[in-house]
This record gives sequence, structure tokens and C-alpha cells, in this order.
Amino acid sequence: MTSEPLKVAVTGAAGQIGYSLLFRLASGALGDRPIELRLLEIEPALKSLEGVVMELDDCAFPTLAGVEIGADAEKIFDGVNLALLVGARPRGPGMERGDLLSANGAIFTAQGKALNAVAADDVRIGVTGNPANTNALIAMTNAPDIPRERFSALTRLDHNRAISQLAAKTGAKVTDIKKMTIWGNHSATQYPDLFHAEVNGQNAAEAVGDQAWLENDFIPTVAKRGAAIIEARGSSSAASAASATIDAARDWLHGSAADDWVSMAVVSHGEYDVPEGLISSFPVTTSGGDWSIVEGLEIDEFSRARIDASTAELADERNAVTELGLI
Ligand SMILES: NC(=O)c1ccc[n+]([C@@H]2O[C@H](COP(=O)([O-])OP(=O)(O)OC[C@H]3O[C@@H](n4cnc5c(N)ncnc54)[C@H](O)[C@@H]3O)[C@@H](O)[C@H]2O)c1
Ligand SMILES: O=C(O)C[C@H](O)C(=O)O
Repeated sequence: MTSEPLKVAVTGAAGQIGYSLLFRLASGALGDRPIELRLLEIEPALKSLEGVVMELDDCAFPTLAGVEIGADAEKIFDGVNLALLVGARPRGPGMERGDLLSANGAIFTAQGKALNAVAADDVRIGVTGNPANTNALIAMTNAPDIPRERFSALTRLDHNRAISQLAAKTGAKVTDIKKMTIWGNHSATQYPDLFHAEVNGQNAAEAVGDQAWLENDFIPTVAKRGAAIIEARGSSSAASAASATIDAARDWLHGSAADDWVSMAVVSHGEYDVPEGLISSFPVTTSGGDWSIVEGLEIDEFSRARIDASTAELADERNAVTELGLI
């Protein structure tokens, strides 16, 4: 195994999510391999980022091999093995994530181009900044030399939220819950699926045995959790988003558990009739740095309608960013 540091870029590093994410990355959340952080920010935020770097230094983390900061994407992304694209404006109260398309889309055009030019051959790119799926699509389209399968958008937070809600409902431990799936967009149309999930080996929908709860409580609670947090905190989820960003990156690099799968928004090749080329959330397993969509699940009418609604929204977002000239 190489002891060369893993070069990890984080954008928006001086933001809320960055303030949690950087310390977890630096303290070994991705494993024992030393890590070199490459932190990208806009010029006005660099001073604040310098303060965060002082704090990173002060932690004396054994796994932190170096930190570089800057506002030039081509310098910061040079040779990176993992790029976590967090930097983007968050939504405020009353906004939908799709409202951020034009505000944030341009960031991902430029960053996709920069990654295409200078990232390491083995780069993996995880997009957390909203609207995450379509931002990942923009970055992917602007990076034609990087395989499309190296891009993903974060739906792991939704996945974790769904596990937590189901555990609370059934009295099970979160570790007793397997095979959770989030389908579609990281938005209010997402579909958290209990029909393929398991609680202690039992089908989750059967274990719950309460279709009204599933439809009127579970699905909307998970899908609208981001808005509930904005309403309560006055700003969007940060520590939980950082934690999910790490869960997703760790499983992508090191592999998912043998008896389980995870949710990742990845490029569709037409699986489950999701239109080709969209970045949509699927059940995936990961191994050796690659993901594969779990195939062969039976999709009933209830699930079909919800997957179709969310992927229709993704197709609309793709049309919108095409019209904006971003892809
Ligand atoms: N996918 C998810 O599950 C999920 C969860 C929570 C938040 N988010 C999203 O993550 C994003 C960041 O959230 P936050 O709370 O950290 O926001 P924040 O406003 O606290 O931080 C964003 C940071 O990005 C920086 N930035 C802006 N443009 C940039 C650019 N071109 N290059 C580099 N940095 C840039 C800003 O200066 C700022 O420091 C938002 O879009 C938010 O909606 C996604
Ligand atoms: O909801 C938001 O805008 C923030 C984030 O995407 C979340 O799900 O918490």
C-alpha cells in the first residue's frame, strides 16, 4: 500500500460544511493513509480560511500531511485524487434547491474544466453543493476526459436520514437497517424506498406495516428534512452534511459492506428506466474505487411513479442548464 498522501480537494472550505468536514478528513475519517488537503475558496474568504488552517495546525493531526489554500482552481486541483465540491451558495428559508441552479451552476462549469485539466488520473469527484445532482452533471459535462463514472452527487445524507427515521419508528438500531435506497434527485421529489430496505433481515415496509405512515410521514419527513433544518437553525445542515460527505467518500474509496448497499447519485446508463446521462440516486455497491448499480430490483407502481417524478425533475433541470449554456 502506498504511503503517498491522498490529495483531497475541498471547495468552499471556509464555509459551514467545511468547518466540520476538514477536521474529520484531517483526523483520519478516510483511513490511516496520510492526507494532503487542497482547499479552494473565493478570494474574499481566504483570510477566514487562513484561520481555519491555523486551527488544523493546532490539532497536530498525525494523518494530516499538508494543507494548501488558494482561489485558483487549476492550482488547487493539481494532482488531486479526490475532489469534494462543497462550495456553492446554500438556499435560504422558502427556497427550493432548484432555485440555486443559475447562482451555482457557473461554479461547476469552471471547476469541471479545471479538474479535467489537472486532476490525477484516478480522481473521484463528489458534489455536495446544491443543486447537487445537476451541479455534478455540469462538472461531468465540462470534464470530457474524466470517465463519467468518476462523478457523483451526495444523497448519502438523505440515506442516513431515512435510516434514522426508520430506526426510530421500528425501535431497531441503525445498524439493524440495511439496503436503504434513495432514488432520484436530492430534492423534495426524492424517493426514499422502504420496499427494498430491511430491518433485522425483514422487509422494512412489512416490518412497519403502516402504509399511511410510509406515505404521509416517512417520505415527506426525509424529503423535506433539509428545509426543516433551515427553518429551525436559520441555516442549512452542516455537520450532518459533512458526515454524509465523508461516509460517501469512504465507501467509494474503500468499498461498501458485503451485506448492504448505499445510495449515491451517479450517471444513469438507463438503469431502472432513468433517462441516460442524468445524475440520479440509485442503490449502489462499491468496491475497489468503483460503484455499480444494484440491478434486478422489482419496482412496483407506487415506487415507479415516485422515481419517474423525481427523474422528470432532473430532466427539467438538465434542460434549464442547457438553456443557460452551462452544458
Ligand atoms: N447534498 C447535500 O446533502 C447538502 C447538504 C447540506 C448542504 N448542501 C449544500 O452545500 C453547499 C455549501 O453549504 P454551506 O452550508 O457550507 O454553505 P456556506 O455558505 O457556509 O459555504 C459555502 C462556501 O463556498 C464558498 N464558495 C462560493 N463560491 C465558490 C467557488 N467558486 N469556489 C470555491 N468556493 C466557493 C463560499 O465562499 C463559502 O465559504 C450549499 O450549496 C448547500 O446547499 C448540500
Ligand atoms: O436542504 C438544503 O438546502 C440543504 C441540504 O441540501 C440538506 O438536505 O440539508
